[in-house]
Amino acid sequence: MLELRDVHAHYGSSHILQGVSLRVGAGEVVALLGRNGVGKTTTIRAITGLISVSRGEILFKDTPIQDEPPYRRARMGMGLVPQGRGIYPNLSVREQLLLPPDRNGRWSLQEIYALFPILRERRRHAGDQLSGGEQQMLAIARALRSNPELLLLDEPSEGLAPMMVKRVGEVLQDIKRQELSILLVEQNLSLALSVADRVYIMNKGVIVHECPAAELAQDEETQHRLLGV
Ligand SMILES: Nc1ncnc2c1ncn2[C@@H]1O[C@H](COP(=O)(O)OP(=O)(O)OP(=O)(O)O)[C@@H](O)[C@H]1O
Repeated sequence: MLELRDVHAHYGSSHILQGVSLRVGAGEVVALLGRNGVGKTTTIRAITGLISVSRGEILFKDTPIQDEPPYRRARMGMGLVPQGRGIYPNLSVREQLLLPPDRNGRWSLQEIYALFPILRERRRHAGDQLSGGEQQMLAIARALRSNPELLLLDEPSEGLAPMMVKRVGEVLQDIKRQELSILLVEQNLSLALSVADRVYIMNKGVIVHECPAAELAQDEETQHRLLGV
């Protein structure tokens, strides 16, 4: 579904991604882990086209996309749940769910409300009237509305109370059952390990470790050395 081959990216003169290679298979859930500032968000930005790639290749469904603008990548079937959620404060929940272009209609409003009953209840509330957890549900629901084949999530648990982190985990499990491919950037290791099939760990702009999620769950030495857990 997605493959990065030796991807490099810069912010000005700072060489942030220094040769990232990773794969997400069809229907696979992959977590991208690593300490603060190692380049996880920059990797997501490179995949979605929000930062340009200075070297290397990004393939989406076997097509090189590194020169495509972000909107075209979205139309090809990439959905993004951005860090910080990106909720519009003044639009209602329903309005925000109607914004994305319909790609073949798999995730109708009815389907979305069935998966997120709280959004049906809150459908007339403005974005800034929602709790952090409700905003996160809306960010995930909005990304699903464009019927992505690959869903990219950048720290969906950030700033949420433990109850809501658990709920995000349940929602990701539900989405996983729909056979979507998912790339999940997460600081919360137990959330990541509860949904991911496979994990990559980044350090200083490169991937330094790759293994099945179940293996990392048992490997306290690697957790400590590369994630500081
Ligand atoms: N707009 C920017 N301009 C310059 N440097 C940036 C910019 N955004 C991020 N950086 C730097 O790039 C590096 C990687 O940042 P990135 O946000 O990708 O890390 P991260 O692994 O996602 O960490 P976090 O979880 O803290 O967001 C950091 O050193 C950061 O300071």
